[in-house]
Amino acid sequence: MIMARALVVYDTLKGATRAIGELIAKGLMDNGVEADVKKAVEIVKESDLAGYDAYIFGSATYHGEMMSSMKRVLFLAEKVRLNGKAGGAFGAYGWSGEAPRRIFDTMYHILGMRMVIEPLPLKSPSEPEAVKRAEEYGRVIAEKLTALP
Ligand SMILES: Cc1cc2nc3c(=O)[nH]c(=O)nc-3n(C[C@H](O)[C@H](O)[C@H](O)COP(=O)(O)O)c2cc1C
Repeated sequence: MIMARALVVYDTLKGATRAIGELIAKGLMDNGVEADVKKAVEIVKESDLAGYDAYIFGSATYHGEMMSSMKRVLFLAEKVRLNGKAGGAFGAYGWSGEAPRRIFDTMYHILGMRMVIEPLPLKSPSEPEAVKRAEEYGRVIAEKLTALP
């Protein structure tokens, strides 16, 4: 059987959003989906985004916004045909946490993706409950990918 493939792309300043992305990837891999995890700066050309069944994008929230390299990834993604692909969005935050929802909305409205799960903003990603929720996020996406039509 060919395994489904997912790409997790994150941007972070202090590492919390990377930690969430890695936990989501673990949830995917534990449930039969191949997952690559990349920092937004590693995504430089259209082909870096090609060939996956699911895309999960994440950014920390700073000053009410997603970080600029995630904005750049979304502009790049507009040039790649991602419509109909499965999507999710996540990010660490302190109090308002706008970034995951903004990313999610852009993936839905501009990229035309099939957003299979609501965004995941997490406040303290090292706490056991948050770890569980992030892995669960990956598991749910894996189930959507491997479910029979
Ligand atoms: C200068 C500064 C501005 C911030 N602005 C926001 C904000 O507008 N809303 C929010 O929810 N959190 C805000 N935060 C908190 C960060 O989102 C939080 O620390 C998060 O865990 C950082 O994630 P990272 O480790 O992935 O960079 C801000 C933090 C700093 C240092």
